[in-house]
Amino acid sequence: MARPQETNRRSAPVRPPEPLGTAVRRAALRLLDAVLRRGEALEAALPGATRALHGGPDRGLAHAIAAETLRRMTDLDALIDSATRQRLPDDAKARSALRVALVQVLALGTPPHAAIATVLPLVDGGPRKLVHGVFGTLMRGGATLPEVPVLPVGVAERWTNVWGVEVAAAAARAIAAPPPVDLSLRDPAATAEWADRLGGVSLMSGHVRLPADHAPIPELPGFGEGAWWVQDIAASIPARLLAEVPGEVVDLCAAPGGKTLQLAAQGKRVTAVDVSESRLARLRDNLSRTTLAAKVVRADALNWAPAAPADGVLVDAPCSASGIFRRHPDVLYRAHAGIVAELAELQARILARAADWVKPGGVLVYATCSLEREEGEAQVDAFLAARDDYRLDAGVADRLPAAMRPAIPDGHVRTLPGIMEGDGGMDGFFIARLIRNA
Ligand SMILES: C[S@@+](CC[C@H](N)C(=O)[O-])C[C@H]1O[C@@H](n2cnc3c(N)ncnc32)[C@H](O)[C@@H]1O
Repeated sequence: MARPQETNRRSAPVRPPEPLGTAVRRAALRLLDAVLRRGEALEAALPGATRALHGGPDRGLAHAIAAETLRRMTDLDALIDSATRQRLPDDAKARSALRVALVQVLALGTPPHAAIATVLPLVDGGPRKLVHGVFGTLMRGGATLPEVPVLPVGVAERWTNVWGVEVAAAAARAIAAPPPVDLSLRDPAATAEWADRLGGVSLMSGHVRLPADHAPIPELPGFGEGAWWVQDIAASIPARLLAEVPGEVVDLCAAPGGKTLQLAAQGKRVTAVDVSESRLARLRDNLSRTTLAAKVVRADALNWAPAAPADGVLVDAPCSASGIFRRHPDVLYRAHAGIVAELAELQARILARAADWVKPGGVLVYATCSLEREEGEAQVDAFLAARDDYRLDAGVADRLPAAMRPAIPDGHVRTLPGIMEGDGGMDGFFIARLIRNA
C-alpha cells in the first residue's frame, strides 16, 4: 500500500494556504454581487454570503466592507478608472476586487499589504497582475477619498431634479458615515432620565439619540428590561400622529414592529398585521422584551380585513426604502424607477383597502421611508382625488416639535436629507395624517 506522502506527491500541487482574512473578503465580494447584480438587499443577502464564516466579528467585518464600498463606490471607481488604460467593465471581477481592497485602506484603516494580500486570492487564475498593479499605482500616488462622497450619478440626478441641489448635496454628506442610533422609549415621561443614563441627547419627548461611542445595544442599560427599542426619529413620527386616537388601532405592514410598540405603549389595543412570518417573529420578540401587548396577525393586506372598523389605521407601506440610504446604502443601487413604479401600485392598492377599515371621524396615517414622490406626495394626492370621504389633516405641525416645521411643507410630513443635519439628521420619510369624515 502506498504511503500517504507518496500519494500526495503524485496528486495535484498543494496550494499554499490563503492569507488569514481572505474568507471575509470573499464574503464581502459575494455581498456586493448580491446587491449589484441580483438586486438583493444587503441585509437579506448576509446569511447566505457569510455562511462560510465563523463568528459574528467576521460577519460584521464582511458587512462593513460591503456597506462602506457601497457608500464610496462612485469615488472608488473614479480612482480605479484613473489608473487603468482601458476602462474595466462595471461587473469585472478585477473592479470588484479593487473596490474591496481600496475601501479597506482608504476608509476602514486596513494596512495596504493586508488589504491586497487578502484580495489577490479572490482573482486567482484571473487578472491578478492587473489588480496588483492598479492597487500599487494608486497607493504610491497617495490616493485618498473625498471627505464628502459623490452619489451614484442616477441618484444624484433624480434627487436634484425632485428636491433640488441643496438636498442632493446634504444626501451626499449623509452617506459619509453611518448615522447615529436613535431609541424610542416605552415611557416618554422618563425621557430626561434615559437620555442621562445612556449619555445621549433627546430631540423629542420619547426619543434618545445615542452617543457615537455607545456600547453594543444589548449591553446598554434598559435593553433587557425593554425600556426602549431602536428606531430612527423620523420612523417614530407616524405613530406619534395617532397619539390622540383612542381605542382600537390596526398597524398594517407592522413588522418588525417599531410602530406597533409605540402604539401599544400609548395604551391602544393594537392589531399588528404583516405578510412576512420571519419579520413577525422579530415583532413578537420585540413585544416580549418590552412586555407590551398586541394582537399579531399574519396576513396579506390585499385579502385580509378587520372584523370591525378601527379608530385608527397606520399603513407603513412596503416601499423602495430610498429614504434609509444612510443605514442601508444598498438602496442607492436598488431603488430604480421600475421598482418604485411597481411598489407605488402595491401601495395604492393597500391604501385603498385600509381606508375602508377606518371608522367615520377616525384617522388613517400613511407612511413610507422613501424619497420618491411616487411613493409619497403623488400617492396621497391620487388617494384624496379618489376619496371624498377623506381630508388631509392640516394641523399636523401642531402635533410635532417646532424643530420639525421645515419638514411639514403642505400639511404632510416630508423629512429630507439636511433636516436637523447639525444634530445628526434623520431618515427620509413621507407621512400623511388623513381624517375620515364623521
Ligand atoms: C416598511 S416595512 C414595515 C416596518 C414596520 N412598520 C416597523 O415600524 O417596524 C413594510 C412591511 O410591509 C410588509 N408587507 C409587504 N407587503 C405586504 C402585504 N401585501 N400585506 C401585509 N404586509 C406586507 C413587509 O413584510 C414589511 O414588514
